[in-house]
Amino acid sequence: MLNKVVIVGGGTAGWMTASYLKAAFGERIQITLVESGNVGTVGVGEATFSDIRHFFEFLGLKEKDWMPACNATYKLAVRFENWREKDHYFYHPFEQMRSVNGFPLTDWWLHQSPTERFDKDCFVMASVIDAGRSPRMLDGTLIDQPFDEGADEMQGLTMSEHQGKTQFPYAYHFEAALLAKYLTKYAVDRGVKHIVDDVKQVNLDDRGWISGVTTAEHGDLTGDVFIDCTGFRGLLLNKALEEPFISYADTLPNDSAVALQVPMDMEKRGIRPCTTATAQDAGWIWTIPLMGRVGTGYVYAKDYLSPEDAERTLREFVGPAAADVEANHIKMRIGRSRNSWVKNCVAIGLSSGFVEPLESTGIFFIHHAIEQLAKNFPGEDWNPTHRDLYNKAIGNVMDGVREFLVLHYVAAKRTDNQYWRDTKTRAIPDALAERIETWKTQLPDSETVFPYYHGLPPYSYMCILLGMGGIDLKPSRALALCDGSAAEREFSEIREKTRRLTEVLPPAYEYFAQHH
Ligand SMILES: Cc1cc2nc3c(=O)[nH]c(=O)nc-3n(C[C@H](O)[C@H](O)[C@H](O)COP(=O)(O)OP(=O)(O)OC[C@H]3O[C@@H](n4cnc5c(N)ncnc54)[C@H](O)[C@@H]3O)c2cc1C
Ligand SMILES: N[C@@H](Cc1c[nH]c2cc(Cl)ccc12)C(=O)O
Repeated sequence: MLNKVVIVGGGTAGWMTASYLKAAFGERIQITLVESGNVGTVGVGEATFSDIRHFFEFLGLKEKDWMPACNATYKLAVRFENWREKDHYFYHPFEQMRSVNGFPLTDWWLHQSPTERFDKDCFVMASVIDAGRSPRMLDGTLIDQPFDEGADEMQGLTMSEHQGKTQFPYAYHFEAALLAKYLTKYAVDRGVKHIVDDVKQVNLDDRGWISGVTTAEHGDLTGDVFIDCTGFRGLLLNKALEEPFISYADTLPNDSAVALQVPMDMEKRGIRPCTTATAQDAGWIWTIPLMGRVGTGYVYAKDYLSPEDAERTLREFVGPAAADVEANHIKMRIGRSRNSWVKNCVAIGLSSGFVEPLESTGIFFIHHAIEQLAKNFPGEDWNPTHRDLYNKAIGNVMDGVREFLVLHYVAAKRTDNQYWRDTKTRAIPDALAERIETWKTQLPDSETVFPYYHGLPPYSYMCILLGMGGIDLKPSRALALCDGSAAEREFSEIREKTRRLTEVLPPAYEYFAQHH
C-alpha cells in the first residue's frame, strides 16, 4: 500500500493538507511534514470562500474551536469600491440568487430597476453589511437560514457536489499564521511527524521519480508520495521535476503586492463584515478586518507602479495607525503549473498556481486540491487515470477563476488613466470574449459561464457585470411579455426582510467580543 507521504512546506497549504489527509485516512497513512526555519511563509492570505466550512467540518472542528484562536471574523461579501467611478461601491455577497417565474431576480432588476442599487434590491445582505451586522444573533443562531453548523443537509459533501444546491451566507477572515499554528497542533496531535529543517536537495530515481529529499540536519526523508507546498518556489514540481509554469501575465498583469498588518482597536473602529477591494491607480487595495488588527495590501502591476510608490499609497490609505508597521513586499507568480501532479509529486498551494487575490481564491484552490487528492489518492499501480482526473480538475478550476477575474477588469467602467484604459484593450481569453457578448443580452447562467467547476456560480458573474458598470446589459426580451407583479412582490419582501434584519442583528464587533 502507498501510505508514506512527505509534505515539504509548512504554510497554509502544507498544514491544511496534512490535517485533511490525517482526518481522511487516520492511522492508515504516515505523514511527515518538513518546513524550513529559515524560509518564511508568504505571510498573507486572510479571506476565504464560504465553502471552507466544509474543510473545518471534515476535520470535526466547530467555529468556537478555531475562530477565537485565529482572531477570525465573518465575511459576508467582497465590497468593490471605486471600480466604476469614484465613491461608487457594490457588494458581491454570499447569498443565493432568487428567481421569479424562471428568471433571476437580477434580470427583473434590469427590467424594472426599482432603485439604482442592484445589490440592495436583489440581496438582503448588502444592507446588513452596510449596517455592520453579524449574520448571527448573540446567542449564536443564524438568522433566517434553512441550515446551520451541524444541522446542514449539505454536510459531508465536497465543494463541487455542494455548488448550486444552497449558498451559505458567509465566509471567514482569519490570521493566516494563527491558522497554520492551530492546524500544526491538530495534525501533530493526530500523528503527523513535524520536522523543522531545510530541504537542500530533491533526489530522483532512475525513472525520474522522487525517491526522497535531503535535509540539512535530519538526513534523507523517503516516501511514496511527495507533496510540494513550498510556495512560489515550486521546489519539487517546478525545480526538481522541471514541470513548466504557464503564466497568466498576458491577461492578468498585476504581479506584485505590498502588505501591512495594522493593529487596531476594533471596538472603536467597529467591524465591517466583508472584505473591501478599493480600486487604485495601478491595481487595488484589500482591507480585511480581524479581531485586533486590519490586514491590508496594495496589489499592483510593476509595469505601472514602483514598489516604493505602492507602499507610499498604501500608507496614505491606511493613515497613522500603520506608521510603525513594517511592509511586506511580495512578488507574485501568476498562473499555474502545466500539471500539478507529475510522477509521484503533487503540488498544492502557491507551488501549484495562483491568481491575484481579488476574490480570495488562494485558500479555495488549496481546499479544492486537497479534496481532489483525497478522492484520487493513488494506489500501488499508480493508475494514471487518477493523476489525469486530478490534473484536469486543477487546471479547470484555475482557468475558470482566471476568466472570472479578467471579467472584473474588462467590466470596470474606469478608464481614467493608462492602467485602466489598458484593461479595455488587453487580450482576454477567447472564450470569455464570446461569453461577454452573450451576457449582454442574456445574463450568465450555468450554460454560458466557464463550463467546468471553478467555485463561482453564475450569480457571482451577474454581480460583477451589474456592479462594475462598464458593459451595457439588457434584460431578457421575454420579460416585457411577462406579468411583473411577482417580481415586484419579491423586491418588496427583500426590503421588508432587510429592515427587520438590520434591526435585530447585533453589530459584528459585539458578536465577536462575546464569542472570542
Ligand atoms: C498578496 C497575496 C494576498 C493573498 N490573499 C489571499 C486571501 O485573501 N485569501 C486566500 O485565500 N489566499 C490569499 N493568498 C494566497 C495565500 O496566501 C496562499 O494560498 C497560502 O498562504 C498558501 O501558501 P503556501 O502554503 O502555498 O506557501 P507559503 O506560505 O509560501 O509556504 C511555503 C512553505 O514552504 C517552506 N519551504 C520553502 N522552501 C523550503 C525548503 N527548501 N525546505 C523546507 N521548507 C521550505 C517554507 O518554510 C514555508 O513553510 C494571497 C497571496 C498573496 C501573495
Ligand atoms: N462557492 C463560493 C461561491 C461564492 C458565492 N458567493 C461568493 C462571494 C464571494 Cl466574495 C466569493 C465567492 C462566492 C462560496 O460559496 O464561497
